[in-house]
Amino acid sequence: MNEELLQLAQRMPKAELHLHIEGSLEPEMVFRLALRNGVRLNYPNVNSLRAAYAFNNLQEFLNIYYTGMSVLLKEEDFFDLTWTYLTRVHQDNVVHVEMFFDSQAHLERGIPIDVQISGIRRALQNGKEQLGISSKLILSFLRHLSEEHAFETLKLAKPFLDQLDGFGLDSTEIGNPPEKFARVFARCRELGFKITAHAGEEGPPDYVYQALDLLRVDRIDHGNRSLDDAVLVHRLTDEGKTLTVCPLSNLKLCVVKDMDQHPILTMLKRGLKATVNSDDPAYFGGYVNDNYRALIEHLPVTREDLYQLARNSFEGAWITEEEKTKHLHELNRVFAQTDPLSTGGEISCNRTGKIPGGR
Ligand code: HPA
Ligand SMILES: [Zn+2]
Repeated sequence: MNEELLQLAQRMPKAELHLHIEGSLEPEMVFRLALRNGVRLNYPNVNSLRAAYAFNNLQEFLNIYYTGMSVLLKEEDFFDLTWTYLTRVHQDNVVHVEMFFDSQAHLERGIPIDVQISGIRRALQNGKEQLGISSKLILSFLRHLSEEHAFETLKLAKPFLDQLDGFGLDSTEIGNPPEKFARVFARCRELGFKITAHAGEEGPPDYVYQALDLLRVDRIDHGNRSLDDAVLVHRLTDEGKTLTVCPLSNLKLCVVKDMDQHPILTMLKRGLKATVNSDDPAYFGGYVNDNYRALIEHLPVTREDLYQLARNSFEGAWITEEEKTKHLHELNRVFAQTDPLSTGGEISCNRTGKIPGGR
């Protein structure tokens, strides 16, 4: 195992673009919030809850995930959840995050949308002021519910649209293709929002085509199954679409059999703009740097691959060109500083994609 690469992965600045904030709810916090809110849990203790985190597929995970979030009732619960995540990933040198929240799951439990958004937003504001982490907030529609339900949610979100940055699509993929939501995403686009959708996690390449053609997404979440279709890979590379890949999630949900079979390096070789993300870190065994570590431990990851992955995270973020340039400058600085062949020369702000140090 390469200690130097592990340190570099830890140290390099990065953006996380695929994070369900409810998926950062650690078992300890589930129990703390249950006590605070008087919620009865079906598990006697933290260890028994953690022991239940063994999944054969996406649906088995989702069943526990929706149960876990039942302790989130008040504005301060959403604040604590989000603030805890931000302080945790600050240690991983995450400098920008674009997070999902599953508004409909909370609405179904009777939690008003303003409670959800204001708790999350207050923590994001603190994250900017106290940790220097910038952020975007994405309301993700649940695809196992109807398009009508999504439209109703959009209506409820209307007074808070200035606090949202985009819309996503998650939950049970197979049997709930993107086409089911074509009209509601057309409306979101008309309103000027960015769009992303989970596609090709378990579902076929056709769902990725639908996300591109019918939802007109700005990026694809997961997208693993795109590799089954060479024409689709060309299309994604031609259009420069970012894929928000989640290695530990893929392992835990049996999307890949072993980490040494993870396709992320193949994605990079084929020119796909893959990024590394944690998805639901409390459930899948780690935060973003744990995902980098798993890749380094199991695949022949190079320094150039790390650079490309971090670079892709900024290129795929919904931030301004100036912000991208600033982040890439810092990324280049870290790589130049840690280049074993470098004599420590001038660091240019390169936007060419070439790794500083020149190898
Ligand atoms: O990985 C995921 N896939 C689909 N829906 C989800 N909701 C939380 N995590 C996920
Ligand atoms: Zn996800």
